[in-house]
Amino acid sequence: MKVSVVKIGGNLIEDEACLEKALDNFAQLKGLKILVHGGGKLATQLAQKLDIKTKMIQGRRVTDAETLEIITMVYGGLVGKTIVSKLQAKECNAISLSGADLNSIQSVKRLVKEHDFGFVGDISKVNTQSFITLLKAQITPVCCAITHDGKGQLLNTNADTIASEIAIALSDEYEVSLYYCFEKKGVLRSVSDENSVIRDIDRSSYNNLIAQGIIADGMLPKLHNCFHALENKVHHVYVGSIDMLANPTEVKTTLHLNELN
Ligand SMILES: Nc1ncnc2c1ncn2[C@@H]1O[C@H](COP(=O)(O)OP(=O)(O)O)[C@@H](O)[C@H]1O
Ligand SMILES: CC(=O)N[C@@H](CCC(=O)OP(=O)(O)O)C(=O)O
Repeated sequence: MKVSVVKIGGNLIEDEACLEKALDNFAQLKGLKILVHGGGKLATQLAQKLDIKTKMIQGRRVTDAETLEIITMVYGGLVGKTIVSKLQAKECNAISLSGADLNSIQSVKRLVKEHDFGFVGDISKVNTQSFITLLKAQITPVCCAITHDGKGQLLNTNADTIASEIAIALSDEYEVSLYYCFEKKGVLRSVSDENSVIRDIDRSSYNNLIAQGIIADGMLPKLHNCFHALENKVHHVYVGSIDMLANPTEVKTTLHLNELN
């Protein structure tokens, strides 16, 4: 059996028309599916309104106690529930979850010498059974970027990582395709040129693109997660626009575990 794991990024979510189209395409996807959403931009906006400073290190949000409250309100509340209500309107029966719900994703607080990330979690266990139970009941899980440590503490976890770890966990049971949807048509050779999509990337071209500085910023953790997924039995991994969900021939980037010649 096949499962699609689809991640939609913060820039798409912030734009009402883009979100609507993304959810249209997602709702129309055939078969079993899981949606993972970010929302980093909206969290930054709310923090600004509340006069709370946002600090990012290596693309990760430094999450102090106040920031944890903000991300819980934004990811676990506003974004997740908005998405579910829109999916219900499209006849997709969905439920929004944090990692604490159904104990679906546990993590451990990140402790690194160099930086204090605060309440940021690295995933330790995806509870595959929680997802299988929902999928078998024809319920579509909608997952946000929040995990828990099993001792009562919520932790902030990058949404790209949540998507790849769910995809990996389900790969023991299903043939999984992982789609990273964002506001561009794929990995671009030049970020300012929408038509410069690199259609195929394997390990060696990935390393070259990093060395050349073409893969940078948010693309670094995204592509790291892509290869991590492929190395752990995820069947297909794509990076592209929401159009790739509706049209299999849409221009996008396909990631490859084996070297292309
Ligand atoms: N080679 C590249 N191709 C496409 N985008 C790139 C590239 N290098 C850097 N980027 C930047 O990465 C951003 C996407 O990363 P991020 O914001 O983390 O994604 P998401 O919206 O999925 O969370 C793009 O908006 C773009 O500005
Ligand atoms: C630890 C960490 O950085 N978590 C991310 C989770 C949200 C996310 O990944 O959202 P996008 O996909 O929209 O970027 C954050 O708070 O920004």
